[in-house]
This record gives sequence, C-alpha cells and structure tokens, in this order.
Amino acid sequence: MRIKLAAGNWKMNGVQASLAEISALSDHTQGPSEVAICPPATLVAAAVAIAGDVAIGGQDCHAKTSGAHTGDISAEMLKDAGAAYVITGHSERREDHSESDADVNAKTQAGWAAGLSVILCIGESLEERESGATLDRMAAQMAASVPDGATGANLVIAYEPIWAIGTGKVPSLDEIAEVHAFIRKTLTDRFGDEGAKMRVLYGGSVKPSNAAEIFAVADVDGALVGGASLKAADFSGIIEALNAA
Ligand SMILES: O=C[C@H](O)COP(=O)(O)O
Repeated sequence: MRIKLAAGNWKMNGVQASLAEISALSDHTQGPSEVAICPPATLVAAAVAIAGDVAIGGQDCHAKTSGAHTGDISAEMLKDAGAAYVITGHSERREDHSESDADVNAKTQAGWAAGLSVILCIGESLEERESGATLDRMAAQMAASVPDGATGANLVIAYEPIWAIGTGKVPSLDEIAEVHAFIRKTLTDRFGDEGAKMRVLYGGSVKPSNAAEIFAVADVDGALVGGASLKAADFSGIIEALNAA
C-alpha cells in the first residue's frame, strides 16, 4: 500500500521567519499521509531543525558530488543538511536552466547515491496538451528521465501539466485520471512490483478547495503543491483532504 504524500515546493520563496509555517503544520502530521516541505536551499538545515514529523527536501541538486560548480548544491550537501527528498526535473528548472531529460536522469541518480528519495517531475506544455501529444510526452519524459533502479522507496513521480502551474487552471478529473493511469502502467511495465509501489503525485494549482476531488482520482497518491504550500493555513487544508481521501 502506498503512503500518500503531501509535498510543498516553496520555490524561490521563504526567509527565516517563514519557518513558522512549517512549525504550524505539526497539528496536521498525525494522520496517515506523509508531509514534506521543500524550502529554498538557504532554509533546509534550519527547517530540518524544527520540522518534527515534516520531511524536508531540496528543490534541485547537481549531478556531481562536489567540485567547481559555483552556485550549485550537491545531493550530498542536502543529505548532510538533513534532507530526505530532492525534487528533480521541475518544469521551471527544465525551462529556466535548460535542463534536459538526461540532466534530470543524472540528477536523480545523484540523489539516490546520496540516500535521498527523488520527486521527479514530468508534464506537458499547453501546446502538447492541445495537440493531443500529452501521453506521448509523458512516455518520452519517463523513458529518458527515470533511471534504471527506481523503486517505490527512492522515486516519486510528480505529474505537473506546465500550463496548470501557478495559473489557477486545472485539468479535468478525467484528464488527470487518464494521465495518472498511463504513468502507473508505464511504471509497472518497466519496474514490475516496484512500479506499483511508487507514489504518483498531481501538481498544478492544487488548493484546499479542489484538493478533495483531485485526491479522489484513481492513482493520485498526493500532490506537489507550490503557492498553497507557503501558508500552513492553506497547506493544512490540503493535508487534511489527503488524509480523508
Ligand atoms: O511544484 C509545484 C508546482 O509547480 C505547482 O505549483 P502551484 O501549486 O503554485 O501551481
């Protein structure tokens, strides 16, 4: 049975005072779902210190363990700071930093080598959605981004339609169901029993107001949440919806 996961991605938001939002989640971590927050790298160690039952993750890592890579952070550094997760392949990294599927694959392997679980993001553009290319795109991204050796323990897939991120637009429940079923089949075809153990999250404009209906969709094992994870008052509503699903 898969433990559901409510993961917050703070993106480039948050200062020391924001850690109070993580502390404020403590009343919502006793349920059956796992809760994680991925703050900016500057806050990872401080977040771990006050996180309690909330798992902490990084938002990106370099593919190498160390070296002359100014401004980058290795998976080992995140692990050393106490992180349990790292996000790879977020569409904002793919777009802003020209990260390819091969880069995402290498970063994912780096995360595993450091002992982190990886939340690997895939998702289609609006153009791909409108041209009917969504499932082909998901197949291609998974084939190239997901390394051999993925297990239910070391990999979480986050399906994030790019056009739904931060826009307030959400695919229909049927569209979410279609993509999640396709992702699940692709994972089980390739990884067998382990593919059945991997969590598949939905991400893109998840709010307390729409979380319950999204979590009721088959093969949705939780959410990767951006804007609505910044405030405990919002994120706790999403956690409670997941606990109730
Ligand atoms: O990583 C999170 C996603 O990009 C979703 O962001 P959002 O909830 O602000 O749409």
